[in-house]
Amino acid sequence: MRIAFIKCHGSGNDFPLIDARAITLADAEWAGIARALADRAGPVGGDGLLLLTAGDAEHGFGMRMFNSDGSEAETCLNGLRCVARLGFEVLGIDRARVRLKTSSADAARADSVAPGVVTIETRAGPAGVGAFAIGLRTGLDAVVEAAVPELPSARRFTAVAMPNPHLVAFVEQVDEDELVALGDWCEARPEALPERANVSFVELRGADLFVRTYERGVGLTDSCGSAMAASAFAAGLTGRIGFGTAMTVFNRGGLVHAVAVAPGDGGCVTIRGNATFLYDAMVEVDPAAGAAQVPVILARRDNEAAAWEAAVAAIR
Ligand SMILES: N[C@@H](CCC[C@H](N)C(=O)O)C(=O)O
Repeated sequence: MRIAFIKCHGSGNDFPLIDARAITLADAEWAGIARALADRAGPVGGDGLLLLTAGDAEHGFGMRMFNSDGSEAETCLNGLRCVARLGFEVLGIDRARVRLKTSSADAARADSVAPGVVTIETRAGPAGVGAFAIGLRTGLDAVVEAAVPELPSARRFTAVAMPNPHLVAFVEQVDEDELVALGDWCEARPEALPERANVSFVELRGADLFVRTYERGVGLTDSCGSAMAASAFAAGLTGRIGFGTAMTVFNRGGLVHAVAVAPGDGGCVTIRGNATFLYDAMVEVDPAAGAAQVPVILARRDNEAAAWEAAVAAIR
């Protein structure tokens, strides 16, 4: 089948994005398309597949997100900014409540984070806290800055659901090999973590954060929006950055601005960041085979790509 898509990224987390409001496919077919289009070694490549889906009485539109291994995630907060931008453009609106797989989030156009950078603000939550929230089978009551004997790591972790599952550890300096080893362990669906988890190592940099994430169903990515939200929330839970305090969350792909609110005040996390469209294309894809041909590029959005590159260069 031939499908139109937009290649986009939020803070360097890149995705093919499909307006799927009028496309009916089985979940297994979308999973096949995700494996085909988000294969880093394939003709498009990405950290997952994003779908703009139809709205309902409560939501302007919906979002679905499939990881590059074909598994469907509860949310994707970098992706949400891109889906929201497309939803706003096709519907001619500036804000919306968005239906996610198991929850809802708010999205709105926002002041640009840098010149020429299309910017969207999202509010997601409430964040879930503790082992149960992320499906971690441990005898511990709470997992806030806690050593978890079931994990193959002596670090202290905070478990946060956005609502997708996150394990966050604050570290002096990110050790990527250690992060990948732990992420790979989670990917094997160990008895203690049957649903797997996104794992982040986080450095406190002054009043801001630097987050490196091994994403469930993907691997090490340049950026993960829900991990940045979970990390901002964990910074509040552990007293590193007070709830309600604006911070910048840096990552390999750039940055977002974030504010986490205390559980007693709603427990949501607001993120403001880019929603950059790189090009528009058509691709022939075989969902059953999980294979795609080289896409035909219909339009390039080089000015947007350059605006984001300039913004990132300014902070490096
Ligand atoms: N990159 C995403 C998260 C994508 C889903 C994640 N890998 C999961 O399986 O939970 C983001 O920006 O939030």
